[in-house]
Amino acid sequence: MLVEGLRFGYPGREVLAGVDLRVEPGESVALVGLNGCGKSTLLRLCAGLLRPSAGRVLLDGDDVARLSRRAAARRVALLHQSAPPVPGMTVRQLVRQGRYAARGPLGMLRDGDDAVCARALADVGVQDWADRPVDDLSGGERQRVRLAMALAQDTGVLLLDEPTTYLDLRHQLEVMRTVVRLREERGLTVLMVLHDLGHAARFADRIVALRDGRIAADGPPHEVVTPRLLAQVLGVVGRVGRDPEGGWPVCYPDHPLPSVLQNENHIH
Ligand SMILES: Nc1ncnc2c1ncn2[C@@H]1O[C@H](COP(=O)(O)OP(=O)(O)OP(=O)(O)O)[C@@H](O)[C@H]1O
Repeated sequence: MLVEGLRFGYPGREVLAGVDLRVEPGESVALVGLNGCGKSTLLRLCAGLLRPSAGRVLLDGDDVARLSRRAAARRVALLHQSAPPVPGMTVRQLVRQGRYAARGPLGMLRDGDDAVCARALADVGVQDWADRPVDDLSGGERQRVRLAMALAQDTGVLLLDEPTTYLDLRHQLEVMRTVVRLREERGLTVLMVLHDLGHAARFADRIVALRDGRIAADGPPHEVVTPRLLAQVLGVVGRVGRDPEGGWPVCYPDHPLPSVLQNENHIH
């Protein structure tokens, strides 16, 4: 996936001011940055759900903004931060919605759709809930079902917007390990928004930090995760160490940096 010179704004508010990013096939990239810096907006542009004011997102050489919704959804799946509740729908029915892009013109499910859905439910370990109404699930349970729905799209590119939101620590680790496993087993390309820099440092191949509508840092975790990144991109003062066994960077955030100081720093 190639993002070239991407610019986007909502009325009266510029959000992305020229983003360039290449995610190689089979690579997993964590996107980090302060609330409101444009991470979700970037994912929505990558999924073809928003149109850029300039620049483009190429999927296998094709501009995603020029693909139909259905064609885009065959190539890229987006796990939203929140999805509107659908009263009365069961988990299985919701996950089957993930197959809409693969359906025929009359909306008929094709051979194999049930198998893909069953696999998606099993991938996130929610197969036993297939007949439960989604309304009855807890926030964390619903989040895992949403991930299954995105996996049911069976795309090569997976965009995850805060996939561990609402999850307890155990399930955060399960989801992150599932993402790593799927990337390894199926060669998925993953771009995920993570607020937990610890997860980003441990589970992603690369970390990309957004600030002021541009990419402020981009590289492997051991290069990018530094006290400078904590201060200039995430607005906190802290230390960075190493996991004694795994070697990945571990952050020890201490206190928020006064925003006036953060604004004085420039990472470029
Ligand atoms: N539909 C919208 N209309 C107008 N402004 C919007 C809309 N959606 C988002 N914004 C604004 O655009 C900016 C970027 O929002 P976005 O959701 O991409 O940020 P984010 O980095 O994902 O934030 P968070 O970490 O809080 O999820 C924010 O200032 C937000 O208020």
